[in-house]
Amino acid sequence: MTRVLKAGILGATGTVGQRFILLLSQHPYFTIHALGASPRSAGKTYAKATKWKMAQRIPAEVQDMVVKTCEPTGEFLECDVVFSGLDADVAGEIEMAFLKADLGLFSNAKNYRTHEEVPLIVPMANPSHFDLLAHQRSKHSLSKGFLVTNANCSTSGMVVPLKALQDAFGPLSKIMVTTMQAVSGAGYPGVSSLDIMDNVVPFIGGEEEKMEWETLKILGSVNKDLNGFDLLQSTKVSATCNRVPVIDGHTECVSIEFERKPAPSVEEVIRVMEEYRTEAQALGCHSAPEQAIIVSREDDRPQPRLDRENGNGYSVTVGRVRPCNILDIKFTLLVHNTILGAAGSGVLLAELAQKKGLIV
Ligand SMILES: NC(=O)C1=CN([C@@H]2O[C@H](COP(=O)(O)OP(=O)(O)OC[C@H]3O[C@@H](n4cnc5c(N)ncnc54)[C@H](OP(=O)(O)O)[C@@H]3O)[C@@H](O)[C@H]2O)C=CC1
Ligand SMILES: N[C@@H](CC(=O)OP(=O)(O)O)C(=O)O
Repeated sequence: MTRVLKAGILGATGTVGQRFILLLSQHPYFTIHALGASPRSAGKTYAKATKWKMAQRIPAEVQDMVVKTCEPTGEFLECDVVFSGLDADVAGEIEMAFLKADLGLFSNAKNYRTHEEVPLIVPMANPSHFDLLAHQRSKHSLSKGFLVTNANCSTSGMVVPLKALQDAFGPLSKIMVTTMQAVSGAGYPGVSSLDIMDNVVPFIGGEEEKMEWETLKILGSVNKDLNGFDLLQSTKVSATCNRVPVIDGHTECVSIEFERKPAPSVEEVIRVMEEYRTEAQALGCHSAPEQAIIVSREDDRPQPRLDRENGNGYSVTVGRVRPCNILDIKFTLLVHNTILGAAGSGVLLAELAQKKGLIV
């Protein structure tokens, strides 16, 4: 019988924090034990502190919980695991303080993704990167604490089919991606309605650089001494990112070239995506979807409104797989940006860590 773990949430009042609350409130492995946000929210009940934007009601068990400041004291010190949905402007210092207090942390923020001792893991792409944690613990003299980051929301969707293809057919030499990203990706209140209604904004600060770099770490590997990462060297990634008037769900048009010649056919690519199985499924993780990648055969799918809840938001939906006249293959994918692209990844990573015996 699995021990129920006490979970803390940093940034609990934000867009990602609200999604953590929903995902953890009925979860069989976790109980919500501590909520943290800015000094503006601290001291208020959760219901008063948050501007709740989820379609489901605030879960009863958190309504009257008092929000705390984000310090590794009191109830946070009693937590077995802490999830961070903190604003990146403050995440760096706060997350480091929690790590130094020997707490186990899953972060959504960008601050430590590029750090050489911090795994950057998309649960259905590179769970093998947990292998670096022993080194991280010994380097920072931690007995049970750790810091694991999950990826940028657009990166999180793209790397799942790319990992399936890389495993089956070897390295990709070129990846070109154009995104259409939902407004919930910018948090709350996010993009002004006057900017986004009847419009497309062809710029999201820092997003293209993150997609281009994070992909190389995630599709790379832990080195043979298990003390660093070998980034992909021969793969080139070019990203173009746009904000569109969709509430949830990032759509991405991806073209890829394989090193292997001749390149696999459309039928082989579809088969590999449909047959892709991950460690999260093999270990029976509670939130792992039945299918990591759902391939849609219709001409006009995936669509955010119709496909973002596939696999409860944990599946990536791929459609329009076809030959590319410039590279080899192109397709369109959809990822739920606050589930697989954010809070859901954190929760599934914690489930994986528990199954692997890393939460002590
Ligand atoms: N939205 C998305 O799809 C994705 C977001 N992310 C990342 O997740 C993180 C959260 O994003 P999101 O939920 O969209 O952002 P929001 O702006 O909606 O929420 C930010 C949270 O940070 C808290 N916060 C702000 N300032 C402080 C402070 N000084 N001390 C402590 N807490 C503070 C806020 O508390 P308060 O309410 O009290 O101000 C709030 O809980 C960011 O790092 C973001 O880049 C990652 C992937 C996808
Ligand atoms: N920038 C993403 C969301 C986000 O916060 O990404 P990151 O965690 O990489 O900073 C979006 O706007 O859709």
